[in-house]
Amino acid sequence: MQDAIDKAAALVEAHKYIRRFEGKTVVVKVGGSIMDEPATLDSLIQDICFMDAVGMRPVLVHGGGKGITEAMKQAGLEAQFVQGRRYTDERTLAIAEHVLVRDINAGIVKRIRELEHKSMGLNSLGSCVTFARRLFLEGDAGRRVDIGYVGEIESINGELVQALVDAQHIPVIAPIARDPSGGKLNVNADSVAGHVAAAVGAEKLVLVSDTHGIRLSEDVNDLASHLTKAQIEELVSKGIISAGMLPKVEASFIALEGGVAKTHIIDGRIPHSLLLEVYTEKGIGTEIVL
Ligand SMILES: Nc1ncnc2c1ncn2[C@@H]1O[C@H](COP(=O)(O)OP(=O)(O)O)[C@@H](O)[C@H]1O
Ligand SMILES: CC(=O)N[C@@H](CCC(=O)OP(=O)(O)O)C(=O)O
Repeated sequence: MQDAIDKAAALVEAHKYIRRFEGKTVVVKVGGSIMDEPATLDSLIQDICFMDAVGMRPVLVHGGGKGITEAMKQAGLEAQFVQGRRYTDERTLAIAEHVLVRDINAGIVKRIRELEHKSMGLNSLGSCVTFARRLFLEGDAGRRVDIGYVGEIESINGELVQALVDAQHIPVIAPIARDPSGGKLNVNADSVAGHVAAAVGAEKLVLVSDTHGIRLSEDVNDLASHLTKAQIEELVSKGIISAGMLPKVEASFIALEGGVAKTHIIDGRIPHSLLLEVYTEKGIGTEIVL
């Protein structure tokens, strides 16, 4: 009996948030780090469909870094990352596009449709909404570091994303962008999500990864529940925020500076982490504000 009462109480608690977020857009970015277990990704897709069912307007941006690394290995290539971005030569770009668009993007759209929600894949092989220029990173002593066919977002076709959202479709966006000459560039998926969130004026940006949140030290249990931009900049300068977390905090700043109220980094391995973040009092993970 207590079990049933707890479930009813959870619904009542959720009701307040369902009302608050009705009609509001939330951009959810799902990382390759949680795609190892098909059940984990499937549970997240179900959470997104739940949000859609209760009137929130989810937009999904996905990565797939682990899958790309695996496919590269099978092709005899070794993955290299610089400041959280993959060194991308021509072969790597072709592999990344195959994994991200043909496998992951198509698979997510198919699953959403199986759950009887409307969805549309926005990717480099169809309707592309991401436009980028070559990204050159800053190395030691101001040196320019060329990491190949990697892009930084220049613009997003927010109108197309918004039109789909208004037509009750869940847009699913892959991180291969077009460059001004019609070529393709590999963009970090967190960066895409940050720009998309700003372009559609999202209420929230939620980055779903394989960490409980941002660590404040080497201790994995030393986690922050709330951080400001200034606090994050200090953690970056001390090297505590590094590797794959760097594009996440940069994407959070882009979203926040673009008008998004809050961004969140949550652990997708926790069942229904997305619903816990959005529809409960306490939330989970690390919340970032300006
Ligand atoms: N301060 C930090 N707190 C948490 N994770 C961090 C931190 N600094 C670096 N990381 C790393 O960032 C990783 C998340 O980035 P990444 O592996 O690219 O995930 P995703 O595939 O979800 O985008 C974590 O698993 C962790 O290893
Ligand atoms: C330039 C760059 O690094 N692109 C990423 C795109 C995929 C991605 O971002 O996937 P995750 O979200 O799983 O990390 C890559 O090739 O891994």
